[in-house]
Parts: sequence; C-alpha cells; structure tokens
Amino acid sequence: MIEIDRLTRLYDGKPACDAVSMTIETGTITAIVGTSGSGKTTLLRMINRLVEPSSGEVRINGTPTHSEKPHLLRRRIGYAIQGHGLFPHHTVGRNIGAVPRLLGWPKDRIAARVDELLTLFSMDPSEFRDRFPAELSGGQQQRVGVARALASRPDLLLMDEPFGALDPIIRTRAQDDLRQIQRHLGSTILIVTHDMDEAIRLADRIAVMDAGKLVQYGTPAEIIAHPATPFVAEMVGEADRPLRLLALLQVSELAESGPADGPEIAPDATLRDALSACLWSGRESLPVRGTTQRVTLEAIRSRAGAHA
Ligand SMILES: Nc1ncnc2c1ncn2[C@@H]1O[C@H](COP(=O)(O)OP(=O)(O)OP(=O)(O)O)[C@@H](O)[C@H]1O
Repeated sequence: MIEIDRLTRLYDGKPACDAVSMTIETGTITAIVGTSGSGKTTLLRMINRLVEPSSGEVRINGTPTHSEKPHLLRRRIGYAIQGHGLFPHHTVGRNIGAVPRLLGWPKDRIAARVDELLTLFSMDPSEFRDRFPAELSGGQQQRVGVARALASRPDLLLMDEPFGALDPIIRTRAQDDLRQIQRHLGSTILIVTHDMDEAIRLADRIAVMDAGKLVQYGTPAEIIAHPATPFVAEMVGEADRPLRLLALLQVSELAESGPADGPEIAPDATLRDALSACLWSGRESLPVRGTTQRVTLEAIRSRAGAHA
C-alpha cells in the first residue's frame, strides 16, 4: 500500500502540489488526471524523490520514503516517461536488464526476466533481445521502456504520460497491453495523464488534480456519475458521459438470446466498441463470440440513456 500524506511542494512560496493525501492499494492502477500545470508531475516526482517535498510524507508499505537514500528508493520504484528514455548504445536486453543488474541479480535470472517481459509485450525474445533501440518502431521502443521499468518487479511503477507520443491507434493497443500485463504481474502503477479517456480505460481509481489540489479521488464510474466539482465535470465532458459509461461495461452484460448476422463481437469487448461496430456496419444487433447470443443496438442505447 502507498500512502501519500499531506504532500506539499512550494515553488517561490506558491504550492505546485498542495497537501495531497491519498492511499493507493497494492496491485492497482491509479491515474492522476488534470490540466497542464495542475501539479501532476510534481506529485509523481515527490514519490520517488526526484523532487523533495516541502512538507508531508509518502509511505510505501508503512516505511516513509525519507528514511531511505534516494538512489536506493529509486531502485524499488520503476519510472517510465514520455519518450522511452532507452540507452541507445545498449541492446534491448541490456536496457530491460539495467535495474536487475544494479541490484546484482545473477545473469541467468536477468536473462529469464528479459525474455519473460519481451514475451509479455508480444515481442519475440529471439528476434528482439539483441536489437538496438534505433532498430525498433516507436511503439516497440515504448514497450521496451515500460518493460525496463517493470524489470525488477518494483513495489511501484510511476509513469508520466508514457503513451503521450504514440499515435491514437497504437496508444489504445499500448493501454490494453499495459492493463493486461499489470493484471498478470500484479504491479502497482501510478500514471500521470491529461487524457481522461486514457484514465478511464486504464485505471482502477482516478485522482483529479486542479491547481495543486486533489479535487476528487474515486473509481472511474464514481467520477463519471458523480463529478465532485464543475472542474471534474468539465474534465469528464458532460456530453460524453453516456459514451464513457459504455466504455466501462462489457458486451456480456447485455447479451441476450436472439438472431444476429455478420462479424461477431467478443463478450469482453466494451459496449462502446459494440456501439461503434453497430453504427459502422449499419447493423441493429451483433452476434456475441463463443455464444448463441447477441447484443442489440436498442439495448446499448437504453443502457446509455439510463445513465445519461
Ligand atoms: N522546478 C520548478 N520551479 C518552479 N516552478 C515549478 C517547477 N516545477 C513545476 N513548477 C510549477 O508548478 C506547477 C505544477 O507543475 P507540474 O509540472 O507538476 O504540472 P503538471 O500538471 O504535471 O503539468 P503538465 O501536464 O503541463 O506537465 C506549475 O505551475 C509549474 O510552473
């Protein structure tokens, strides 16, 4: 568990981050969302002490971070930033193994970990482990950057706009991969983003920051359904609320018996995906893969309407 306790950072007497308190459960993804200058990066960097707090403290599993030397603390906390930050003259394998090497892991354990992570990120180890970063696509570089941050199984992974440089289509894939890998490894992740869609897609809990203050902390459904302030409502986008709710629900929840033609939709696809599949292909219903059921446009519309 990560406890952030009245964490404050002043610059020239003004708070960039103002008495923020929140508790992050182990094995979850938390997104910090806010407009530019709201203090997201400052909050994140105080956790691994790249920025020292003016007051307040952070405890990781009960131990205050100020009781540990910063460079040792940072070995326990992964950090991934926009742009991959890979060492250009080191191979993919050496990049991913950087922290385990610092921690003195034996060579075969590092090699096994590198291959495990590459496989998890859908990159064949025999093909990719000996390549250099310049020999990868942007999306692959970004995956290696995240794999590197996860390599030592850190207590916590901090990510600052990790997908900011990716084009929207790869970005969605990268988010889905991260979610799947996080579930597989049980990692605890704190991710900064200015993109509410990304937060809703990825996070178990969302922290909304405005002018240095934490204005709401809750699950995506809570934030969408009950925005605490007009600012949060604006971030969520009143007009998009039904669509955002559909993005949180799965096709299986509305599956019903009845006929449907055309390409199938996966039962764990979101209702938002199902809605776009219906609208795109002009169908009133879609067959649900692996079942004899269907999901209908009418049911999706009425579910969206019920929450609007
Ligand atoms: N080193 C610094 N010196 C002075 N002021 C700073 C410093 N770092 C950040 N600030 C100020 O603190 C405030 C919060 O900055 P921060 O980078 O945390 O915001 P952010 O929400 O991450 O913004 P962005 O999304 O644009 O990265 C801003 O007003 C910024 O100008």
